[in-house]
Amino acid sequence: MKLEELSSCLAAARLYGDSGTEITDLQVDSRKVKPGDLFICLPGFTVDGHDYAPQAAAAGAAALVVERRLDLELPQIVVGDSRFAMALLSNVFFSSPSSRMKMIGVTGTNGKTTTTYLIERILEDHGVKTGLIGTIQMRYGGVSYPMPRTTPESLELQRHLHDMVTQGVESCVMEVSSHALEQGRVKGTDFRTAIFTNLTQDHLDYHHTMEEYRAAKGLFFSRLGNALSPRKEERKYAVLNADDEASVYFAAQTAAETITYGIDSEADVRASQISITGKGTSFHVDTFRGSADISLKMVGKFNVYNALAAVTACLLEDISLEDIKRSLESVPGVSGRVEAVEEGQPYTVVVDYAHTPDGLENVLKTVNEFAEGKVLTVFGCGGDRDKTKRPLMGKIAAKYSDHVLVTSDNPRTENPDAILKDIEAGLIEDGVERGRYELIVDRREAIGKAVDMASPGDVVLIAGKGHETYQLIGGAVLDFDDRIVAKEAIRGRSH
Ligand SMILES: CC(=O)N[C@H]1[C@@H](OP(=O)(O)OP(=O)(O)OC[C@H]2O[C@@H](n3ccc(=O)[nH]c3=O)[C@H](O)[C@@H]2O)O[C@H](CO)[C@@H](O)[C@@H]1O[C@H](C)C(=O)N[C@@H](C)C(=O)N[C@H](CCC(=O)O)C(=O)O
Ligand SMILES: Nc1ncnc2c1ncn2[C@@H]1O[C@H](COP(=O)(O)OP(=O)(O)OP(=O)(O)O)[C@@H](O)[C@H]1O
Ligand SMILES: N[C@H](CCC[C@H](N)C(=O)O)C(=O)O
Ligand SMILES: [Mg+2]
Repeated sequence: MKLEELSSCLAAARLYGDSGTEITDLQVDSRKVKPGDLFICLPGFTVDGHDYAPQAAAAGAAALVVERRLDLELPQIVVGDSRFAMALLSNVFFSSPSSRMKMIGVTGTNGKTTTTYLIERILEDHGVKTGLIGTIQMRYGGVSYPMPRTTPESLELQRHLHDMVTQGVESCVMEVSSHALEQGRVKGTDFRTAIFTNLTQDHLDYHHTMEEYRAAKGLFFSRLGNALSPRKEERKYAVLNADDEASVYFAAQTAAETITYGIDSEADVRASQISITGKGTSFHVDTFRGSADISLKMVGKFNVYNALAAVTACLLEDISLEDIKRSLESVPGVSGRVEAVEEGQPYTVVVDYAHTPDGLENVLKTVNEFAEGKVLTVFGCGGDRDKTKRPLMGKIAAKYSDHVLVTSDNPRTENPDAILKDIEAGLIEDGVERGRYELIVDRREAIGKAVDMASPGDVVLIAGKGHETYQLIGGAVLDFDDRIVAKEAIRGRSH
């Protein structure tokens, strides 16, 4: 594609140099540049991509996207914000792939991965070739790609959406994180349906206040229908959780049709008669396309919300409630979400991805419903992430557990002991006796201790890492899978 054609999607961009330059690919990392590429200089959070333009030029870059003109003999597109420009350029370069599929996006603090998995299953069962993008993986066409983040950078996103279209994928369901919205990673992506799960505290290191965090999520709804879409006539839907007060704010922001789901409040899709056991969850649902009784294999009231979001989005895809019910009932669960570790032991061990105060409270309420004995909780908080959630999670863990083992969860560049102390501050503030909790920095040791303490009928909850197969300590990525470590602990138990 010619540089001129590419840059024409940016009305205010200034193009210097030969506008007829042929661009063969786009890159944001100088280390990946090949001859003919357009190198986009991003002013990063840690380093400035503009500083790597000479390396990109040396590697054969044909042109640059910059926020300030650089002293280099290369054509340059000067833009106000290169991250936002990248999203629009990538969309054009890859021929607006999102407008050639039905895009369903899910945002919210908790439940995004679970909801996308449910929707993927329903669509696939209905014969719709579906792509999935989110925390655990990106998968389409029978191939799974590892994901370093929940929502890819716009360039990577558009590249994969383009591949999906090429492979005949008809629908793509993806998680849209607040970081992604704020950084414009999905700008230019044409969503048909935008789903909101819930808004509770997380990521205040990045968004600073709950208002800013809500505003970032709001971008998903305010932009809905504004993307560069050749399908202007297509209807757009905002699927909102009526039981979460932030939905009122999102409904006011969107030009799309609003459809609600909920349990406690009036809603277009509403669940009642919820029954939760250790084996699953059943409920009755009334919708704008009939009613049904659904039995999920997944436990927890929060999974009723995830299922309702999936029901609503799939009814809007004209799939019958009967077919949706059949698919939902067949889902065994999502990797690392309330996943039982079974080694034939007389006590229950559950691995879960709860890593926010609300997520932890929900999963603890759920395990308390089926625990016959004590609840022993192993958890930690990530380093280089929201510090204010640490004492809150400590308080919640103590409130709903008989014994708490505070440990490490990806300390990253922080001192692991200091993170444990931040969590302990919440326990001390609530006057939790020292005998009811312990700080064990080594996660393997903490899991081993919890398993050793369990008596028949007890539940050991290991929260925070779910499907993760690593522990991030300093700059190192160490192999670590809670499920494997728990199995080893159960098998190796001393009594
Ligand atoms: C805060 C944040 O989102 N940071 C993202 C951002 O990093 P950055 O701006 O700091 O990048 P940088 O390292 O400063 O580099 C700037 C530029 O120089 C370039 N560079 C750098 C070195 C070099 O030799 N050559 C070169 O060209 C880089 O490719 C980049 O284009 O851009 C990077 C490249 O796209 C991302 O990998 C990185 O995500 C980091 C790893 C991250 O941890 N993000 C988390 C917070 C995140 O996004 N999480 C959300 C939410 C999760 C949830 O659902 O809860 C997610 O969507 O995953
Ligand atoms: N609807 C929900 N409401 C509250 N908590 C939930 C909900 N769904 C799941 N959870 C809890 O949150 C954890 C994470 O769930 P899930 O992975 O589906 O969320 P996510 O939004 O994708 O998370 P992330 O932000 O890390 O991508 C689960 O393990 C569970 O404990
Ligand atoms: N998407 C979340 C995942 C947190 C998972 C937890 N294990 C941690 O590392 O804090 C984040 O990047 O904040
Ligand atoms: Mg997720």
